[in-house]
Amino acid sequence: MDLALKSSCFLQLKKPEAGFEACFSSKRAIISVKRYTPMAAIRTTQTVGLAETFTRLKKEGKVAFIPYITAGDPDLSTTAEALKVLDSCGSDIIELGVPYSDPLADGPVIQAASTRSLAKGTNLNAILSMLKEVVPQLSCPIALFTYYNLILKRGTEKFMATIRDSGIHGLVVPDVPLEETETLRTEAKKYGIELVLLTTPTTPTNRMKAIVDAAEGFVYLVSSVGVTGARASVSGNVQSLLQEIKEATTKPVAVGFGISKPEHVKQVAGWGADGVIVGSAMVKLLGEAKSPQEGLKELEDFTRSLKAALP
Ligand SMILES: O=P(O)(O)OC[C@@H](O)[C@@H](O)c1c[nH]c2ccccc12
Repeated sequence: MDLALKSSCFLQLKKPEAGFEACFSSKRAIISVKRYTPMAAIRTTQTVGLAETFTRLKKEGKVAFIPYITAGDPDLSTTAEALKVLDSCGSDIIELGVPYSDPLADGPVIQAASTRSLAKGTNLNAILSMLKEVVPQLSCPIALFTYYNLILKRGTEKFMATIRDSGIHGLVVPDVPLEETETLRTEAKKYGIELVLLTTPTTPTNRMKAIVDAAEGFVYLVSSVGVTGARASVSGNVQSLLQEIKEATTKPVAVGFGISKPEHVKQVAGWGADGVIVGSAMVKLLGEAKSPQEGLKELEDFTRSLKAALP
């Protein structure tokens, strides 16, 4: 299903105006203190950032495994446990989605998860408070996933400072117009947040180059047109898209959309991806299980099966 939106954003897949991508992790728990200007705030973090994670993985000849889950579905305490499960099963970066009332880039599974989460009263403050408790227990970094409106509502600088204080390393904003990424990235950089950008199969080459140049952390290659959601197979043109992007940048590239089986993971890694992103299949397990405990168990088994398919 193609998504034609008025706003000039990567979601306008017919004529993509902008792109956004996702971000990433490390396995080693390192206590490091970083200073950020202009507000000389100190962030003590137990994990290194997204780009550093990819550098480490590359040296180890590994491909990053990046799950996505929606915060607050089925509830925030289960999200906290899910983050620990995903981390302990070897996730290299975790994408954590902030539920939104109008998730235009999302398919039915993640839309339903957002609706359930919002109905439970989940909001950004509650998510960030949970992260403050959980992030110090994780060895892989978190990339927060949010629609642009939630940033604008809070104010970009305040948003970046707040998420930094919660221990977040990366940020994915799928619907911000490419022209506005400059402001977003400048503010993100001030607080040590890596803004990941997305490119799609229909992004014109010159635009793709602008996106990969501006991307921090890594480049998110959306594998197929349409919205998020598990697919029977991964589009074969991902291989040539990866090649084209890698000719334009040395930054790591992770592939998402539709990946939901070990064979998909193996295939995408074999095509040269530096990372593989799995969302809807994870969200479905957690959100539709008979109980949170059962959802967490299924999440663990599923994650291990996917991780085992990666080099
Ligand atoms: O759900 P999928 O098909 O596995 O794709 C990953 C995706 O869920 C995650 O990266 C994501 C969730 N919401 C998004 C919106 C736009 C781009 C990406 C996303």
